Amino acid sequence: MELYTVLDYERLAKEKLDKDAWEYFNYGRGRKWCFQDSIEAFSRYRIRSRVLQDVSNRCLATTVLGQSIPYPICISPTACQFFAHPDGEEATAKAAEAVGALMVLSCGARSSMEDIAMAAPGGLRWMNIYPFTDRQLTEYTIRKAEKLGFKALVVTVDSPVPGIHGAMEELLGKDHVVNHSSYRYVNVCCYLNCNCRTSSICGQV
Ligand SMILES: Cc1cc2nc3c(=O)[nH]c(=O)nc-3n(C[C@H](O)[C@H](O)[C@H](O)COP(=O)(O)O)c2cc1C
Repeated sequence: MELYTVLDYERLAKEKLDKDAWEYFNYGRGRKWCFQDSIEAFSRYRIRSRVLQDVSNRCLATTVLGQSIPYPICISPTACQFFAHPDGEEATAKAAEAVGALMVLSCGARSSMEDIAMAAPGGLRWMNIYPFTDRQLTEYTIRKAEKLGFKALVVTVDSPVPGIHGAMEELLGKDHVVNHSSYRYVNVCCYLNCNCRTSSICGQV
């Protein structure tokens, strides 16, 4: 199958992933308004064609926050990539490094920040963080990211409480989520030394 468009990737993902994983990655909270809006917004983008130009040397290189990238491809933070493949975020980091894309490591990743730095030492990486109710955890994560060569922080501020969504609970186990909901996000449970290794912060304190 040739892959050209986002739709091609979507079809392939649906074919390859098991049902739970597909539902998780294809999710939208609540009534999915934001999810739909996002698709519609992207569909309004047009590529401006410039004809009768010299196209023998094409260059898509650009910069993000002062870092050079060969083309504007960045991987947004996406939690629990091991649902899609056992190699999870480490595989994504290696792929990103190989093609020169920027990867943002979700703080809901199973792989630790160390795993990612080791898997793709030359890759451009940023760390995703939530302003946790536990300020020490926030500071700890920031310092560690800095030490491990993450060049920027992607701060997510629109999740004061978890959205209405069942798939995550089903996949990780309801008790697991409920027990740690005071930390707002399942991944942070690991900070509490539960040692489940479902997080990029897990067991590293
Ligand atoms: C399965 C899934 C997991 C995500 N995990 C995170 C996350 O851990 N942290 C975060 O800040 N955003 C997370 N997001 C949000 C994405 O990074 C992105 O901002 C959002 O999907 C909007 O971009 P889009 O319209 O291209 O999907 C997740 C999104 C999806 C679909």
